[in-house]
Amino acid sequence: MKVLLRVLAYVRPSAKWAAVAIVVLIFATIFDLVAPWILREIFDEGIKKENVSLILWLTLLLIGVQALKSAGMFLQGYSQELVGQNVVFKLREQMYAQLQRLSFSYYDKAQTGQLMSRMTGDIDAVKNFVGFGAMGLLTGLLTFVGTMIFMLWMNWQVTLISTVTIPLILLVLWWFSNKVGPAWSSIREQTGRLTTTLQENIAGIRVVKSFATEEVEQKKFAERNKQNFETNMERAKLEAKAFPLMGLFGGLTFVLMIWLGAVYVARGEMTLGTFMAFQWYTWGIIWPLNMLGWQINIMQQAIKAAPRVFEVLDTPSDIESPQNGVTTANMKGQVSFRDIRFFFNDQDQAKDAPILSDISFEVKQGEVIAVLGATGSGKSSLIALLSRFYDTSSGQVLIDGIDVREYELDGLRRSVGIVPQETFLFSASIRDNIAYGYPDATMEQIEHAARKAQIHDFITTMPHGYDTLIGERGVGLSGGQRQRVALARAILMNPPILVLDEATASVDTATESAIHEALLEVMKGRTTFIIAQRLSSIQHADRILVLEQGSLIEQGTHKELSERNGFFRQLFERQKLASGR
Ligand SMILES: Nc1ncnc2c1ncn2[C@@H]1O[C@H](COP(=O)(O)OP(=O)(O)OP(=O)(O)O)[C@@H](O)[C@H]1O
Repeated sequence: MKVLLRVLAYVRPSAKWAAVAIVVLIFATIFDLVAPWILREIFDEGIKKENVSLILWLTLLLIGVQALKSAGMFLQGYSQELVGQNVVFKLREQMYAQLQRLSFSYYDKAQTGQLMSRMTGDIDAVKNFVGFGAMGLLTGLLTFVGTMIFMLWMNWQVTLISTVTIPLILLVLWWFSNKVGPAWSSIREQTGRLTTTLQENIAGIRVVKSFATEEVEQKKFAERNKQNFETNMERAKLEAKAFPLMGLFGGLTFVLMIWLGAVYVARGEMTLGTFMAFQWYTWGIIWPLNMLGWQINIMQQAIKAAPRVFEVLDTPSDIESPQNGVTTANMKGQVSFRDIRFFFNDQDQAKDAPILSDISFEVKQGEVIAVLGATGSGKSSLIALLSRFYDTSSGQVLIDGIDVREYELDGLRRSVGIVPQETFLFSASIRDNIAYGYPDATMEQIEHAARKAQIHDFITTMPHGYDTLIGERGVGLSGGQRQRVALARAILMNPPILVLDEATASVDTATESAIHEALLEVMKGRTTFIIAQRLSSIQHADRILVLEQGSLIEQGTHKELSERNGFFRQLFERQKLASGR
């Protein structure tokens, strides 16, 4: 119930339209109640007293009532859809904003397919209730109560006896509501899993094809599809049991009314007009109850779908911009890591080993620092702390002597230009991809950045130059080309701090040395971190930090470290041997 109240709070901004729908609905219900009464008058006053002109007038009145009702239905349909769509709009807007706000820790665990299904199917289920479902419930309730009042007023004995089956209908409804709720809960969850399977399959289709695991994937999908099918069939069985039973009891009400009414008419205790009106009114009792089955269905679906949406909306973001955060306009790029200890959110700090422990070092403005270490030693995690992708568990990261948690978050992230290991490009033109972080950049600035990243010449050979559209995730470009577009993207931002995560990993040796030349120029005056496993990537570093299992085991210049018999020296020897030099 709490969930529904929260959903209804989203109606508040379109309260005017909701009020229009309700007012029209009340009038439409009144017209529905008046129509059988007119029929009674046609019989009792018109036909019985052979008053032809009254018959004509009452018939015209019936037409008028119907016409007004139809006009009202148009207005009601429009306003209730508008209310529903406004709720969808608001929920989608809030959920999208929340997805932008949530931190890396959330996305480390979240399943894309589940999020997509919440954003689409679950929000639609909520809309169906707000628009159609809730209004239907209200119409049904008003029609039922109004009809009962009219019938009781006309002949309470016939009304009470012919509606004895109503408690049975309500019993079936109660049973149905209890059973269909859990079914909808499973269906919504399974739809999310189905979307996840689909999304992962499409995103990983190249892996699937290269391992020829199409059949395995097909089976995995078929299993989930079958689960979904079976739960839907369980739900359909519930409907198949409940709805005909309700139809039967509803039909009994009608039959009882005909029988009793006919007896009362035969005995002269009921007029023929009232009898005819009762036939019409009985539907005003049966249909709201029958429709209640569907409306409960819609409501249960919304009750199970809405918490899936609210769960995302209520997830606190563990990384927020501070109020009145320090601006980064004059950031120089002097960096300090002090006594850093770091665990990921899903780790148990009491049992698990920290990802980073006891790390302290200072970096002067403009210094080029290489972070070296075996795979999994914590290089990327260390650098992620700089942009507050994660916050330290203890210790401090400072830029220009100020804790990164005190900076305004957007500014901080724009001040750290990152060229990641795996570049994500959007399906847009190359120009837009380069200008992603700085959409107002001039063509000149974009070209300048592309030249520095050694990608300009290649771009000019493409059919539409900078306007060439690239596919999803950069399909159409090679790994090295994608990386250079990412490099241009970072250069364009002109950040005081630059992070190159194996930035030359997927380029050939000739391009690598060309990029290194370019990088020398780019790195001038900027504090640069180069995350590397290869020694060739770090030849221009002023200082090298060596990480092992999350600890800083060595640091010094290339020369200093070569002279020590540590990890660096071993790596140096090994790579020298491997390159045959
Ligand atoms: N979200 C996470 N939750 C828990 N542990 C994680 C998470 N992400 C990474 N790790 C672990 O943290 C450790 C450090 O990972 P990190 O990516 O920083 O290493 P790296 O040195 O950059 O490796 P590589 O050179 O292979 O990129 C690894 O052991 C990894 O398994």
